[in-house]
Amino acid sequence: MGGYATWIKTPGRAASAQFQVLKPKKDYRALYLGAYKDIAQLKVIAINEGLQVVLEDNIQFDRDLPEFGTQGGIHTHRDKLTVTSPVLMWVKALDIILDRLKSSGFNFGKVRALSGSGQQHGSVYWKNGARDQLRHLNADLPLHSLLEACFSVADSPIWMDSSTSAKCHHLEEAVGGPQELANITGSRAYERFTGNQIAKMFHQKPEIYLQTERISLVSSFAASLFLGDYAPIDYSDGSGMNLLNISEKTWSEICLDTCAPNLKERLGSVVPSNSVLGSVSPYYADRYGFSRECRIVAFTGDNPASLAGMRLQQGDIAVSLGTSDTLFLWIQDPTPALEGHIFCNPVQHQDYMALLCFKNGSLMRERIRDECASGSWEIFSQALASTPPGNSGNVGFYFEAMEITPQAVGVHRFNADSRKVSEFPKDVEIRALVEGQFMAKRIHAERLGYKINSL
Ligand SMILES: Nc1ncnc2c1ncn2[C@@H]1O[C@H](COP(=O)(O)OP(=O)(O)O)[C@@H](O)[C@H]1O
Ligand SMILES: O=C(CO)[C@@H](O)[C@H](O)COP(=O)(O)O
Repeated sequence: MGGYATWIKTPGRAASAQFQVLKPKKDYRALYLGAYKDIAQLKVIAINEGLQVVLEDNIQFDRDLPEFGTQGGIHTHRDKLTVTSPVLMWVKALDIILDRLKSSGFNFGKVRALSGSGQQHGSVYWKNGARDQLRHLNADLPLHSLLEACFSVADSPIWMDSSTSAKCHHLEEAVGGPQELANITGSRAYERFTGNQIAKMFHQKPEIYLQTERISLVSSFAASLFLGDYAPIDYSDGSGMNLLNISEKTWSEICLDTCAPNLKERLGSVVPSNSVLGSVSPYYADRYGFSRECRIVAFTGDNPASLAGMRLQQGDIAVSLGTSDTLFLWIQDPTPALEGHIFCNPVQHQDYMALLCFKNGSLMRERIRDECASGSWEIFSQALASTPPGNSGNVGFYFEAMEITPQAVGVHRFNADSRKVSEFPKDVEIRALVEGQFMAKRIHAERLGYKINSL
């Protein structure tokens, strides 16, 4: 495959931009609003008809919502495997950001359409009766107080969770092995994939599962808040669940039945990622002045949204640097393998996207930056520039957390004689990290058959 590499800087943890309004009060003919939520922040962007960004703002969960006590937007539990985020923190972040835009004079009435994206795989559990509450929101009150009692699980499992190994094994066995599961759903069983998370929840807390009427992904959850009703899951983000038959675009009965009983009714329907779901809830019209005509377009996962936003075409490869690093490309003929993922394509739903996810992305880089470059990216970059490409033969693998691609953990350094060493000088350490991370991306992509030409 030819093509070029595209570098995306996903809106990530390091972003410390303060409230920044470019020209929110100018009389635009039409505006389009996008919301993005990763593990550490909620970000809102408005664009005009010419696709120019007219406004950008973000809520950093740790900084702006300290009452939830998260670190990087998450809670890592004592077993070090379970990782969750408080669902009400996400709702409160939306209240704050919309209130702030309103105070700044942003004209919500001009917003014709709204869509968004969210970290993939995370799940939200709506309690019995929540739909009724969502459909009848009182515009005098903030969303977080209205929805306080609407979740059967207060702490949503997110993509960094790796506590479901047993459930993964069980699912692969049930369908005839890991390759068979990959053939159906695009991926062998992964611990963070939502079906395995739901299976764990059902087996550990069946009574909570019974109290749950709907399970949303983070993306469809956010869409539901704007829609004032349960939003369907889109094909592309739905592919990160080990539950969707990606060629038929329907839930796989065997996967559903293996994970939990009556799961189909709790997941609702699946739709193409560019579906218009309906109009914004009257709550937003009354509280913020949205037009009742404002359309809500299905939300999707952050990686599918990056593929769409970068306007990738056949032959292009994108590397996204975030909490996780991902590498992805647009493909037409998928060959699901035991490593990596195939998702339905968010733009052309008959096509696909292939994705590799590397868990030790920015957190690892930030750790080495703090240890070797006094916490400064500038010093980090200077050190990188001061060492030669190839690092004089010194190589390192840096997996602070159990890596996804490949399954490995620990920091491993080798000198020019291929001998294992326990440390490197600081500048060598920085280059070993950067080269190691990017070599891994190339090697794993090539192993899957992607041909990357020299740039
Ligand atoms: N000088 C640098 N050298 C290497 N990686 C960097 C450097 N600066 C930022 N990064 C990485 O790039 C990604 C995005 O960084 P950042 O500038 O904070 O953008 P954003 O605001 O979109 O998060 C992060 O994963 C971070 O680890
Ligand atoms: O698990 C994956 C992809 O499969 C992650 O890429 C998540 O989609 C979220 O990543 P961040 O935006 O938090 O890095």
